[in-house]
Amino acid sequence: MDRQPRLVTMGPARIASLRKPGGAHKYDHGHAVILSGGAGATGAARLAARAALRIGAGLVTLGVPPAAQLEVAAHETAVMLMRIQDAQTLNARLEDARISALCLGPGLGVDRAGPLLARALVDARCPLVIDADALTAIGKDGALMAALHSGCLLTPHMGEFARMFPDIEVPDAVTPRAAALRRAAERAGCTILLKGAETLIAGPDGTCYRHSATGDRAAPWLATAGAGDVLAGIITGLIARGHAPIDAAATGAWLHAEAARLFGPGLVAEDLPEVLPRVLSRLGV
Ligand SMILES: NC(=O)C1=CN([C@@H]2O[C@H](COP(=O)(O)OP(=O)(O)OC[C@H]3O[C@@H](n4cnc5c(N)ncnc54)[C@H](O)[C@@H]3O)[C@@H](O)[C@H]2O)[C@@H](O)CC1
Ligand SMILES: Nc1ncnc2c1ncn2[C@@H]1O[C@H](COP(=O)(O)OP(=O)(O)O)[C@@H](O)[C@H]1O
Repeated sequence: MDRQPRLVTMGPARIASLRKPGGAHKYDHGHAVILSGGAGATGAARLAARAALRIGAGLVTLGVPPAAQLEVAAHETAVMLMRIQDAQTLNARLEDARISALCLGPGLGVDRAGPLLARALVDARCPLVIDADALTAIGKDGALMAALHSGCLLTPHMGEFARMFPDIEVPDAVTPRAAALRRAAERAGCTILLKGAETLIAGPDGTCYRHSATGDRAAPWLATAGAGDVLAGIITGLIARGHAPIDAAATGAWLHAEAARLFGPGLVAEDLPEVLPRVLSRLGV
């Protein structure tokens, strides 16, 4: 196997994968569900939901605890809501086979994330995008790590990675960093996207991609609160549309950085979903 990670580029096949064929209806483009934190902590999941909708998921639903329902409803219009109080309610909701991607972690709170993730790992029939507090929960609970499977995609920043894999050192240089990430993905049995200006993505089979937001593709304004929540939403939306987790991760990393570059200085996280339509139209999607 080639030990150098493949550079993510936006070629014709990737662009074609973003088009919506005429004649399809919303369920043909998938249903993404994103679990929200409680009252006062719904922003991260709302950012992810907006991004999933903008990237073309046919339906996006936020799973909210009842106490946060009004807060979320006051902000969202096209995004739908469902009450998800706890792991038991999640279990019942996941019986809907039309749910095609589930995202857990942004703003969820580590205590809420643990039991919800444990349930989703067993009951969800769709791929899982596991981010933020759900990653921290994995770092605290070996049983969650052991329950990860090939339908999972982990999207840690460096701090979250270190919590999950404290014994795996992450070197600065890309090639040894890719080797470290491959070891982690093999151990976890799932795909991992390690965020940063150099984003690396490794599958459990050793496949590895690199997305560079450096040089003439630098996107320094992505270093802003909530940018990672938006990335999780873009990737969840793409998976909901039918992209394989590793392809969704690679395409999502490219689109996320491109949106930041197109917006430019002054970017805040909520700008990213709103600039996606321009990114898509410039690609000819
Ligand atoms: N608008 C919102 O509602 C936002 C909510 N957020 C949520 O806030 C919660 C905490 O997320 P955070 O990522 O801030 O905190 P974490 O709980 O992951 O901890 C942050 C700590 O991790 C360490 N760290 C090491 N490398 C890092 C890196 N590359 N990036 C960031 N931290 C690194 C730092 O020491 C830092 O103090 C999550 O649920 C997240 O989704 C944030 O995403 C910010 C925006
Ligand atoms: N200097 C940078 N250049 C390019 N991309 C960056 C830079 N800093 C952060 N990013 C990107 O922004 C996102 C930040 O995500 P994360 O650290 O999870 O923040 P948050 O938890 O606030 O959403 C990641 O996708 C990361 O790759």
